[in-house]
Amino acid sequence: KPTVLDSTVDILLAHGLTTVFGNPGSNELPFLAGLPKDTFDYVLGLHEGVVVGMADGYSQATGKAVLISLHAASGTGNAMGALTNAHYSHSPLVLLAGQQIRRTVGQEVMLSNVDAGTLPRPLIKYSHEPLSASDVPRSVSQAILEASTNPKGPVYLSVPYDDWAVDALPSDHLLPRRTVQTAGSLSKAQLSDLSAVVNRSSRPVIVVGPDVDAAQAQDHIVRIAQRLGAPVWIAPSAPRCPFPTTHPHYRGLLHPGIESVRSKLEGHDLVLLIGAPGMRYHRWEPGAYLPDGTDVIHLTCDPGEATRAPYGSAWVVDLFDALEQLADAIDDRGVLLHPRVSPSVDLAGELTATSVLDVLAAAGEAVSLPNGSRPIAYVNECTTLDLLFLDRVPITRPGGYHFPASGGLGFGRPDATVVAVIGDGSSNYGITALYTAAQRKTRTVFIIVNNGSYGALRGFAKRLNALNAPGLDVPGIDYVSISTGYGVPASRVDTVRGLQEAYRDALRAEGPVLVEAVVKLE
Ligand SMILES: Cc1ncc(Cn2c(C)c(CCOP(=O)(O)OP(=O)(O)O)sc2=O)c(N)n1
Repeated sequence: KPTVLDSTVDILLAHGLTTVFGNPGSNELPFLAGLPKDTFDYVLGLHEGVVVGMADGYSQATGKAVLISLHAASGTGNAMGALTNAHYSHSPLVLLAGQQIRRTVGQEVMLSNVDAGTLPRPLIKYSHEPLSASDVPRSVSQAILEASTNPKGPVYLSVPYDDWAVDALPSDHLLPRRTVQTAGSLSKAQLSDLSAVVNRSSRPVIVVGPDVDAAQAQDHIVRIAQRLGAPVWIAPSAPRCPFPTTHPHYRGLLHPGIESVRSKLEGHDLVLLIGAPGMRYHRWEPGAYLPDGTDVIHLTCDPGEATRAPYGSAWVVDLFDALEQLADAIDDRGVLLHPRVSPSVDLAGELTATSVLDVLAAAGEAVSLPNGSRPIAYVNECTTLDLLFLDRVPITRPGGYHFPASGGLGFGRPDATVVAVIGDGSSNYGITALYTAAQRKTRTVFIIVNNGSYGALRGFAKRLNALNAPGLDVPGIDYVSISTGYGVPASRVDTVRGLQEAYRDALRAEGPVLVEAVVKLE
């Protein structure tokens, strides 16, 4: 007789959730053992932060919901850090945590996930432990559909491991073909109101956020920018690159402070803020949010982003459809802007974090191979470079850039090479990702930018007059030995020339390579 596990497998197959990122415990074994080996691919991560980081990357690279198998409360706790990224990246992750035998959880036996549905909140859209084994398949279906429905986001299900063997309900066969569609175009009236406001503006400016990249709507932004003759900035704290940085209207990444943003909006009477969770400020710069007389139109896929922003009029839309409608509806002012002045490049000087970016830029956005070329997808988790990366390294394609990634792996696609630029400090949060890279022979170039310090925190310590704070430096770590220990070949460089040669060779490798770039703290 079919079981709860059989019904669950049918639902996972129907939605294409056949790649499972996980780290197992005893509670998960009956589920994992029941997945057909010929259709399910289990990607082992050695720490749940890396498991969720890889799954987040895979979800952003494929645009699909991704299944994650975690161990009870301890696995969920380890995953919470990476969930803060996935939550704000609207990544449709389906976290399935194994629970102890249903009737023993109340007495809190070993490996009980007590009050499981509460544990991952608030970083989860939907979190549940079914009240009976028979409701597990329907809950799995709800979890997948909830994760994949705008605004997409992580969901969490805790399932006692004795549930899987329980008989399935006759009605379970109705679940695999369930779908949920959301329609988010602008109505005729909304489009008329919105385009009237835009056409009335004298000097509009566009600020684009990560969901434009997730919706692959860059071309619509380019059309809107060119029809308006408007400059384009990337919204602060950018986890993706939503606009081609080589386009003449591109002006750079807005720095994450109130005054830093306001000063760039000076002289513009209308801000079109698109596909971003508002302006995600980071460093505290008290002052006026906007220049006097400047209005904000905010287009977002997420009602929460629309309601919590501190200013502007918001429309909750399907970004791709709404931007296409808007690009067709607004007047064409026929004004093309001149490109911004690109920053000067110095590859003759000593190796610094900034010159690491210049080496990447000089090598180009694709790997040239004898039979063609292979695109590069950048993953940046080097916090002293987060304000510079999108100004110095050309990104022209959707899905070309991601920040911050805990595992730095899943962002790969079969046709691309992932170049992960990771600070020495940051690398220690997800260093076990190297093991999965080696085991899966991923095409990943890890560049550890080793300044021996939590450089970004030193910067904050200066601003906050807290330079005497402890824990600002991480000297004395040998990343080459760690890397080879996990099975990833590695080398150390401390000159620009050395990095150029190591990077060139790494790009052509068919498996993962780590380059430790020893740089001077800037
Ligand atoms: C999980 C986690 N822990 C701690 C921090 C705090 N933190 C830390 C520890 C930073 C320093 C990272 O140092 P790095 O060596 O990776 O890069 P830089 O030297 O370029 O800043 S930046 C920052 O916000 C964090 N953001 N996330």
